Amino acid sequence: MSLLVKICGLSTRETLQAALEAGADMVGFVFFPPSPRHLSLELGRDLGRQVKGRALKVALTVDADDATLDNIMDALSPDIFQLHGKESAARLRDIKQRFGRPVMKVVPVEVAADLAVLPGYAAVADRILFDARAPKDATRPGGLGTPFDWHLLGNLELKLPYMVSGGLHAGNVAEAMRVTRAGGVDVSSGVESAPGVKDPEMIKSFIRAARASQELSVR
Ligand SMILES: O=C(O)c1ccccc1NCC(=O)[C@H](O)[C@H](O)COP(=O)(O)O
Repeated sequence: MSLLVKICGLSTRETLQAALEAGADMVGFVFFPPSPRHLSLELGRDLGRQVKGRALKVALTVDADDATLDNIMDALSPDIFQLHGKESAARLRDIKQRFGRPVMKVVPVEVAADLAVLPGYAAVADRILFDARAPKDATRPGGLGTPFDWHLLGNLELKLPYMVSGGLHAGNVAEAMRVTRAGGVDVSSGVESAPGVKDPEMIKSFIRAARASQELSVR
């Protein structure tokens, strides 16, 4: 199965174009006001139109209510909802039923015990994204540029497709893929020149490094 590469937190036409031209499989749009990557619904609508089916549109929310998700659905029509908050398995089921779109549940990882939530989510979610658990005083639950111990996923037996994120960049994505055996990788800070400022060359380098590592692993 080919590797999925997600570039998250895109917020300009230029950098979205760079991600699409570099071959990103998923483009992530953040709808979480405290984030430096937060999009208005109008900008989300505009960027969503630009994608034109060249990648999967991922709407990223944190414990959003139905009204918020309705507005995002109307503006972006995401291919996937990425749920990055404390959403329960029952909430995932509600969202899947309400919008008829796949959901990717984020599982924050710091210690092995964090994986205990997997069976509950795996029964409902379409995909899992493992991300570094944010510090207690963080202003947001993700997009912090810090990795977790990938070896915590070393013995993972998960039937669901999963991705790895948290502090990835062109220099460590191959190792993250080797250790976690993830079918996808996701990056935000590691392709930015400053918080929320995506860098086209860093995006290209990340995707090139991920694809090169995938080539090596299938030989
Ligand atoms: O990116 C954000 O600002 C953000 C805000 C609130 C919740 C999640 C957020 N990002 C989620 C992502 O999918 C990031 O790509 C993931 O956490 C990895 O981020 P990074 O460590 O910066 O590569």
